[in-house]
Amino acid sequence: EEWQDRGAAVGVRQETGPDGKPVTRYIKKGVRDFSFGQTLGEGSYSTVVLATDRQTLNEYAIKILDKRHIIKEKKVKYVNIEKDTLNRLTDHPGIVRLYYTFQDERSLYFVLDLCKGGELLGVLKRMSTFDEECTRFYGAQILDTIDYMHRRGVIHRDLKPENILLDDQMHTKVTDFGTAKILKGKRRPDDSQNGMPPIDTGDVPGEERASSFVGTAEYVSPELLTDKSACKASDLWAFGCIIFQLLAGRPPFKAANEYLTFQKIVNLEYEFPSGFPAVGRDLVERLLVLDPTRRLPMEHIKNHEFFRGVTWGRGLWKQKAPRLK
Ligand SMILES: Nc1ncnc2c1ncn2[C@@H]1O[C@H](COP(=O)(O)OP(=O)(O)OP(=O)(O)O)[C@@H](O)[C@H]1O
Ligand SMILES: O=C(O)[C@@H]1CCC(=O)N(CCc2ccc(Cl)cc2)[C@H]1c1ccccc1Cl
Repeated sequence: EEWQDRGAAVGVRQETGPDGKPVTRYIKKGVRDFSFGQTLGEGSYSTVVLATDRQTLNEYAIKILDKRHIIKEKKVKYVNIEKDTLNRLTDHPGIVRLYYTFQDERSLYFVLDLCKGGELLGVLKRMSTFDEECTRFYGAQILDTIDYMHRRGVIHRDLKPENILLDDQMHTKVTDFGTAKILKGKRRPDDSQNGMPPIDTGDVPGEERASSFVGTAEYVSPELLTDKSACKASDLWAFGCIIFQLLAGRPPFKAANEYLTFQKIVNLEYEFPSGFPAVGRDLVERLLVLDPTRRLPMEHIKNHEFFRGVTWGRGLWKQKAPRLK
């Protein structure tokens, strides 16, 4: 009873131990350890508030979920999925980091990286379109992050410019993992001897496809609409839509309502605006392919002419973001 009043609770923090394996640290973090500031935004089941850790003065975004509302809306499953996927994706600069979770009698709290740059969608709307250099930089960061997620056996399933946030260096941070899918796939005989994490190829037959409908109309893949299942390539379809949208200023499939949008997707009905760069067009045409098995695979996308000159891996994240013009 006593701890509930103080709002102090055991905060769980996932870290990578000295042996490279994930270790769970139990840190007593609670509401009292933070001073809460302005509201950064509202979701359907959440409020995100700016908060400062009283001890370290570090700033965070704390996502607060009302338990009664979550239960009423039957979203408990999503809360657990978001926590489990974020706890699995702890070691990449392109993912919004989850530092602690705690609760009090009324709410659940997720202490997250603060993304002061807001949503990529907002920046795109202000710019109307990105030039090739900016699209290459932001596209490369998003792709590097998708590659990391997939290697860790996670399919995001709802990638879109609203779910790509920007930090104070204008580097991307993917968020919103409540509708992600964790592939159980068995571990391949891993090459962890050389320190590489075991790659989860999701190669258990049938396991690499996930069912249960999710996603946002404009970015939903055709396979999700035709046989209700998503796979890693579904995230690459969404990636193709995002590259198109950065260069064109609008998503490829957009109609008056969701049903008409879905029709355009399954019929691959979209047009490039005049002036769309040819190299970008070639990349998009190899991603927006109806058959997921014929979509350009990750390594080929990285080697595509559009990304010529990009240094993949950690170097990509040390670069200064190009000035948006
Ligand atoms: N880490 C963060 N840093 C800064 N702002 C954030 C952060 N996470 C979310 N926000 C902002 O807070 C708002 C609510 O985000 P949240 O993830 O709670 O809901 P949502 O996913 O946007 O909405 P819904 O749950 O309906 O999909 C969003 O507009 C988002 O831009
Ligand atoms: O899984 C965990 O880390 C703990 C385990 C102990 C616990 O009680 N919770 C909260 C479980 C829960 C989930 C949803 C609602 Cl609406 C209410 C309680 C979990 C929790 C605590 C804080 C934030 C999120 C979650 Cl899922």
